[in-house]
Amino acid sequence: MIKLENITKVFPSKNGNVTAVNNVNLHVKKGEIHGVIGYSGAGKSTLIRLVNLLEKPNSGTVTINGTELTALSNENLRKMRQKIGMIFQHFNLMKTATVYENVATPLRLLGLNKTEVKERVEKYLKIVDLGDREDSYPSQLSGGQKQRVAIARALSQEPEILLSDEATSALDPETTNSILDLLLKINKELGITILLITHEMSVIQKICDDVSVLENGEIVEQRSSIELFTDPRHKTTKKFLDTISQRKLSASLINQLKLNGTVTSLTFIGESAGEPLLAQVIEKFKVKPNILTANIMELKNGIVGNLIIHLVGEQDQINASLTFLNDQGVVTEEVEGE
Ligand SMILES: Nc1ncnc2c1ncn2[C@@H]1O[C@H](COP(=O)(O)OP(=O)(O)OP(=O)(O)O)[C@@H](O)[C@H]1O
Repeated sequence: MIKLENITKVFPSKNGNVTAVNNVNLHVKKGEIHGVIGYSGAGKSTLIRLVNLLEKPNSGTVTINGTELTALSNENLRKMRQKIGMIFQHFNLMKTATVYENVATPLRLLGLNKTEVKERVEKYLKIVDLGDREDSYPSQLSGGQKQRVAIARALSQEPEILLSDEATSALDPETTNSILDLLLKINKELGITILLITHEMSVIQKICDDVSVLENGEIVEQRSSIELFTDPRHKTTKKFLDTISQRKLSASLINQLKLNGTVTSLTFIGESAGEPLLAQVIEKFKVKPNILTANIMELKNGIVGNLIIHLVGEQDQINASLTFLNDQGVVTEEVEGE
């Protein structure tokens, strides 16, 4: 549905050129929620603004539903942009207009008549649970409610794609959850494809099907969310995962345990897979596994379990048990004490 191919964006600055996005290839499938995660300055905002050409790339192509946006005239680009809604961290509402007017104004600019405008405003304010706040002003709303108005405004133009630029970053955890639930509902019930950028792994965990990890303007890992949580490959992905799991043990404890055996992280799909496998390991090999931490992560499309264990026994028995676990689909990784 969305295809970015070999996209590069360079900004000139006083201290020389800044390559904000460097030769990025991104593929967002129709109907999915795709998350781009990266630290501050990684190029996330630039990347998402390249999708609807709010930023023009220096090279590369942007294709949406088979139409190459980068090759369109300004007039045709304006039409294509109607298929792409966008929401922002700071909501971008008109402060002096009511909730109704915030949603209605862009619709009037699109040429809809009074009845059509009214129908759409009412329909989408109801979807975001603000049907009773038409006459309120933004200053009378909470942050979460303001974001709901912004979502209704984006949806009322009936887009096929919604771009979300850190939409929950200014919100507290509970409000974040309710907005993420709303994005899930929009994706499922209206079939809208969502591309979001975030610096929070919990956002990816809760609502994303696929993930791209962005660092220094480059995508360093792009996989399904389940794969990424089960078997992260890039060190930046692992750092992001550490922010949501309780799998951190102190270096001194790990070093002490390693004097006698190994400390290993086991990651597997499904919450109940861990313990039966450990029972089999005890039965088959002369090793003694002790569970140090256990962690269950609920993702949008499944559950990923993680155990950190201390394995005590002869080295060849430890190696054989790890090979056995790998063969059962468990991802094993030695935990370093640093
Ligand atoms: N208009 C601009 N002119 C010059 N440099 C820019 C411009 N926009 C972004 N940059 C630079 O491009 C790089 C990527 O910025 P971008 O805002 O895309 O990152 P980000 O991942 O969204 O960061 P944050 O999460 O802090 O918003 C940064 O080094 C930034 O300073």
